[in-house]
Amino acid sequence: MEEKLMQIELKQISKMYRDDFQEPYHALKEIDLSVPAGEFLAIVGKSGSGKTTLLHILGLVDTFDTGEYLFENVSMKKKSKSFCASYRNKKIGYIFQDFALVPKMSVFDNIAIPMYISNKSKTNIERRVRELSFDLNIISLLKKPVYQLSGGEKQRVAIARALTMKPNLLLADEPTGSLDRKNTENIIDILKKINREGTTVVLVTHDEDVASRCERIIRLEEGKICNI
Ligand SMILES: Nc1ncnc2c1ncn2[C@@H]1O[C@H](COP(=O)(O)OP(=O)(O)OP(=O)(O)O)[C@@H](O)[C@H]1O
Repeated sequence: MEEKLMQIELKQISKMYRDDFQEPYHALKEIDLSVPAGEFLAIVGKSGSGKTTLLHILGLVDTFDTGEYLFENVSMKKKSKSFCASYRNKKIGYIFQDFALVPKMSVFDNIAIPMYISNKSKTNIERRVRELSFDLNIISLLKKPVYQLSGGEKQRVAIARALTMKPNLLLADEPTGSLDRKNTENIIDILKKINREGTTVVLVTHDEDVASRCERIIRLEEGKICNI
């Protein structure tokens, strides 16, 4: 039988935050985590338990101190910032907790940013942005500047931008954080569809209902994974 590809393997990952004014803070402690390709995983835990820190490491947004991180069997240990940025742009879609959109730019340009960075052709960019905007029901917003959008609309733009490069892994930090029940259901349905189409999805959530709709749940407590 063919062995299933591991999207992510973390082995004994630890992370300390250090600055000049405070004692070092041990945010993640010897995390072991394997995520097979195609899984839909939720990370839950109290505020301050290390969820965003873990997602940042998975998304190559931040580094770790000790341990090993394999992404599709490739080691991510001690890679340069430029390697991480280019690898992330090709392979990983990241939906940030605060969306990280550019407020004065149009919805079209925000979605297209990863393709501009990769020097994709104008025709390809136009086709991909329209395709995603259709799926996410934001076609009518393409010319609007992002600052004029509602929270739910911004969320859908952030999802579209994370999907522009057809990533193998989609990471979402509180993707339903500021949304009402109806919009929350809508976003979960979108993420489930993306997952069914083959993308591995890892999301962080406070919402137990959202977590219960995922395939597997892991819980963080004071920087450690505790079994549930
Ligand atoms: N840059 C930093 N410098 C120092 N400490 C930090 C830094 N970022 C996070 N921390 C600390 O690390 C711990 C974990 O933070 P993290 O943001 O990962 O938690 P979280 O579980 O995502 O919390 P929340 O649910 O509130 O977003 C917290 O105690 C936080 O104060």
